[in-house]
Amino acid sequence: MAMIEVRNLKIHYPIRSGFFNRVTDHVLAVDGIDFDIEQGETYGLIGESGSGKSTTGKAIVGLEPVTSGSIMYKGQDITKRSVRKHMQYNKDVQMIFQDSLSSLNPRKRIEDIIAEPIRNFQNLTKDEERHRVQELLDIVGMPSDALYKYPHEFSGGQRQRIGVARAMATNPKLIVADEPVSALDLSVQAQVLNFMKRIQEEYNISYLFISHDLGVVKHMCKKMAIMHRGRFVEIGTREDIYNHPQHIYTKRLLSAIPDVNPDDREKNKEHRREVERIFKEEESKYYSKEGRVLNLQKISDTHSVALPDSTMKGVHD
Ligand SMILES: Nc1ncnc2c1ncn2[C@@H]1O[C@H](COP(=O)(O)OP(=O)(O)OP(=O)(O)O)[C@@H](O)[C@H]1O
Repeated sequence: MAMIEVRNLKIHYPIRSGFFNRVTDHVLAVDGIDFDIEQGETYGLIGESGSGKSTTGKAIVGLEPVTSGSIMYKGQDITKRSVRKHMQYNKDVQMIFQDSLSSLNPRKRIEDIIAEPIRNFQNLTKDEERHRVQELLDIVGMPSDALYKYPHEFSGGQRQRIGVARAMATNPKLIVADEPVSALDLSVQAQVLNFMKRIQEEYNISYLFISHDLGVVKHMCKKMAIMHRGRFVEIGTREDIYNHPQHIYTKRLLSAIPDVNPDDREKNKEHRREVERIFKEEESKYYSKEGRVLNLQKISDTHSVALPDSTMKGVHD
């Protein structure tokens, strides 16, 4: 049994309009997705802005009510508030955000920011609490005098570390990381990712890693889902997605990975234009008349793709 099992999850928001403010339609932010997160592994959720990634992440930490479907944790459906409360689910599952400056309270000192989740779940003396906060700062590689400072006194990369220290405070089993490095410079991104990997190995933490950038998640995730319009267009292992992508949307995201090597830039620009042309030409085949992503079809044990039936014949993985 996987640690988290998401089944046919749907999150729809009503759109109200007209004089009577009636519900006239729905935004299908998440529209029927299934995936598992294994203990100690990183699952990647990748897609453009508006594809439903954050909504999915928030539902997993219990911050977003779901329309239907289930999220199973230790055999219980945590979409129900009473179950979350009973299991102390918020202790086991934490979230870190992209913008640490707005997610860390600017008026609180680092000591209080990191201690907050501890206070919610443990009854420690002042000394024990300070000791634990110092230990957490140490885990994320921050000096202990950080205790007395405020968030604005740190760089973006340091603030992300503080965000991780706070998330680690309750010894969580799963951390939902929503674009944790998108606001950082490339060199700092690598540092934060490496250190997230290191604490994962040390503490056997699982991550749900949310990103719009397939370049960033490449070395973080063994398994991943590519999300578009609230559904999955393709799921697979790192090898499946990066070396054998099948859906045109995945191919387009792959071609958008920024070039590290300046020599390849011209060639890749050309490749991007070609992928974009094919995307425009073939898009309608890969979506229903209403623009909905087609159902996933299994093409190997690990790899499923939302392909039109006619394309299936030529696929050998
Ligand atoms: N509370 C809400 N009410 C109505 N619509 C919403 C609400 N929250 C999200 N949406 C819509 O649901 C869709 C998915 O949003 P979501 O934030 O999950 O996407 P995302 O892939 O995480 O994008 P981003 O990276 O920009 O956050 C979007 O169309 C968004 O406008």
